[in-house]
Amino acid sequence: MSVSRETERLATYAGLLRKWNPAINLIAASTIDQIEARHIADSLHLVEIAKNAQGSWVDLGSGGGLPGIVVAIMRPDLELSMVESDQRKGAFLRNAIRELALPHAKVLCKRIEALDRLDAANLSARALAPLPQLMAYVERHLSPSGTAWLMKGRNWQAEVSQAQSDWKFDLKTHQSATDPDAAILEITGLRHA
Ligand SMILES: C[S@@+](CC[C@H](N)C(=O)[O-])C[C@H]1O[C@@H](n2cnc3c(N)ncnc32)[C@H](O)[C@@H]1O
Repeated sequence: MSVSRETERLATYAGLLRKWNPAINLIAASTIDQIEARHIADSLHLVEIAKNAQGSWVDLGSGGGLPGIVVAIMRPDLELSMVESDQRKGAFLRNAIRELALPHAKVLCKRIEALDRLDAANLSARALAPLPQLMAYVERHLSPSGTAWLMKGRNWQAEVSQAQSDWKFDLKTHQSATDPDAAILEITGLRHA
């Protein structure tokens, strides 16, 4: 796919978020002016960090599709599943997949804890849950040889310390492109402590 086609799809997606946010509350209303500079930029940074990803990708708690829809636009070669339990957000995501013509993306409109194990090669989550809880979700749905890409806010170091009480894992951190105090955590080898 040409770069211009990706850019066009990202702009269409930003338009869908702006159109539907007042009705469905996909992102915080106070950040509506930061769709490109923050929400989409964060997701594009993840795509860049994870450029060697192959195979399946599961985005947990996708909400309005961040980072899931952006990953699907930039990496149409991946089999991408977005898990989102809210029916209205799920409907928004299905509509976005259709309008953006993303044939390898789908929505699983169920609770993360209720889904059969997905055995994903890659797993992402942004603004979903504190790390100790997130680790249980990762352990359920990530392949033992897979990589989790967790987009965490300013409290990430304390969350890592808390998670280390119950879990062992290999961690590589990437400073956020949009907030120097936030980070993308690249996690492999997750197992109970
Ligand atoms: C704060 S939003 C973040 C959405 C998006 N990742 C973003 O960064 O804008 C968290 C989303 O996760 C969904 N969610 C929370 N717990 C869930 C669960 N146990 N199973 C499935 N979805 C869940 C919520 O419905 C919500 O849309």
